[in-house]
Amino acid sequence: MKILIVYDSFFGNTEKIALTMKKALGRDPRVSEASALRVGDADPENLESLSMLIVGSPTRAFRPSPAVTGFLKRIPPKGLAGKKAAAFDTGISLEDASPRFLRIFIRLFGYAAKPIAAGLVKKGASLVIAPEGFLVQDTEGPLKEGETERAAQWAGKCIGNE
Ligand SMILES: Cc1cc2nc3c(=O)[nH]c(=O)nc-3n(C[C@H](O)[C@H](O)[C@H](O)COP(=O)(O)O)c2cc1C
Repeated sequence: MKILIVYDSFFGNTEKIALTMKKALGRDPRVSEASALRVGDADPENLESLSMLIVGSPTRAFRPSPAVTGFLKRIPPKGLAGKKAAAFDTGISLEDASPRFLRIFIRLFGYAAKPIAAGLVKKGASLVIAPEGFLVQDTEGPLKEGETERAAQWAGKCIGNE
């Protein structure tokens, strides 16, 4: 199984999650190759050899970053047909969001992983797991305690480990 993780990251938190996933996946004997690329280094038109594509983004104004949205858009129609996929984001928890009105918007508009998942499905992929979010303590991080461990577990679930 060849797996690529494509991610964006402004302050390094999403990168930390992506690299943790790569490490966890790379240890599994069923995975022949696990790699992680910053979204700017990934070619959306050259994904044929993959079994699974995992895409992650920091949540920015309730959406994926423009670079991640652009990457998904540039994948050719049906470019992910027959491929497995999963989506994740990083963001601030409802409880930690301030000012208070931001919580209302988060409730209404959510986080980046769902639209990423929708973008992957639109290009023909089948999701192996529900979109997942990982939490930072504040805008620039750090990640909340336990989130890298949770990321490793989630990556395991992507390939069928419980
Ligand atoms: C301009 C901007 C907009 C943001 N919008 C959201 C948001 O809508 N929801 C949220 O949970 N976090 C939001 N955040 C916090 C980011 O999600 C956080 O910076 C990100 O998870 C950090 O990941 P990174 O280090 O990989 O960039 C925003 C941060 C910035 C700077």
